[in-house]
Amino acid sequence: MKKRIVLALGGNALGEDLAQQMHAVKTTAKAIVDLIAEGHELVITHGNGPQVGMIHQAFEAAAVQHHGQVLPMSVCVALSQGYIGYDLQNALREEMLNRGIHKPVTTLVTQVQVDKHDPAFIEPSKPIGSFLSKSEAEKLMSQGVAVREDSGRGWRRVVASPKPKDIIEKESVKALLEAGHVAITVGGGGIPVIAQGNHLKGASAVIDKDWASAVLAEMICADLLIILTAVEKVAINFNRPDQQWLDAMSVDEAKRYIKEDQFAKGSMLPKVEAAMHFSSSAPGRETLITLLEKASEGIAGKTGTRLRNM
Ligand SMILES: Nc1ncnc2c1ncn2[C@@H]1O[C@H](COP(=O)(O)OP(=O)(O)O)[C@@H](O)[C@H]1O
Ligand SMILES: NC(=O)OP(=O)(O)O
Repeated sequence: MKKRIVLALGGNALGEDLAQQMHAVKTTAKAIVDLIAEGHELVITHGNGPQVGMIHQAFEAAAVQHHGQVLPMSVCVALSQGYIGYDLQNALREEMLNRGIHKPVTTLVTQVQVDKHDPAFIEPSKPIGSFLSKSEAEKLMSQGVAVREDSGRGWRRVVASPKPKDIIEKESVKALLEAGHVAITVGGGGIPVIAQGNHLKGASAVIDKDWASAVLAEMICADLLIILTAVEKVAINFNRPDQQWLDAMSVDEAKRYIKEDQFAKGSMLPKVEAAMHFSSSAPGRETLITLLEKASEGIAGKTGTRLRNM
């Protein structure tokens, strides 16, 4: 059955640098076009952690050299949407043409409203950019830059990550879908903005893309949210001898597992929370968490972890 699907691409779908991204989007496009060929209506969203960090760092270095202004983080997110969207829409167009599919692909610069009083603004938590050594991290910390150890993988800069409240361009996304486009939107969680009357002011933050995707999926009345990442299924007792992969999870079970600390903060926890948000927003809505190359099998109910409000 044809479904309206929001497909959130994780870091492994895009790679960590320019060369990796160019290569990764080709594989990613193949998996996405499989779903388009099955007749589903698709909205693609994606992360931007490595890319937004790289853009911010490049402009920071240029600002030091030319005594210029440091680029606001909201503008860095906007640039990351354009750069990643460009690579994705190009790869999707090529893959569709190779299969004789003629469908327009559109990347939408998308703003996401956040609350200026969100406590996340005083506690930066979203890792961005490349991994740093401990001495590089200590140097940045001494300059007042927020830096954290990221899940045993090294040190990274961290920025505020407020919760998405509204997708400003949601009507444009709906119009694109109704006109038969494949829409790429809320890239990097969307450009964070704060409403000041009619003016939307850019905020210094990077929104979690899984949360923004869940809010978007709710607003455009999607049937299914698919969160693609580096694991085929969600586990309890992850990486322990008694690890257990889950085929399905109810919202109540997810709540219980969160209380038991089953999902790592900054990796699986926001995915499960975003899934709970979407799956409980209306009857029949489901979230699937799986690998990019398993998306089609996942929709057919053969793999992945399904989260539904049972
Ligand atoms: N309970 C869990 N079950 C499965 N994976 C988990 C769990 N807890 C943490 N993880 C880790 O979370 C990762 C996904 O988060 P992350 O790498 O941040 O996602 P993204 O694909 O969006 O970049 C998985 O690859 C896995 O290593
Ligand atoms: N914005 C965002 O969530 O990016 P990552 O998925 O790359 O962390």
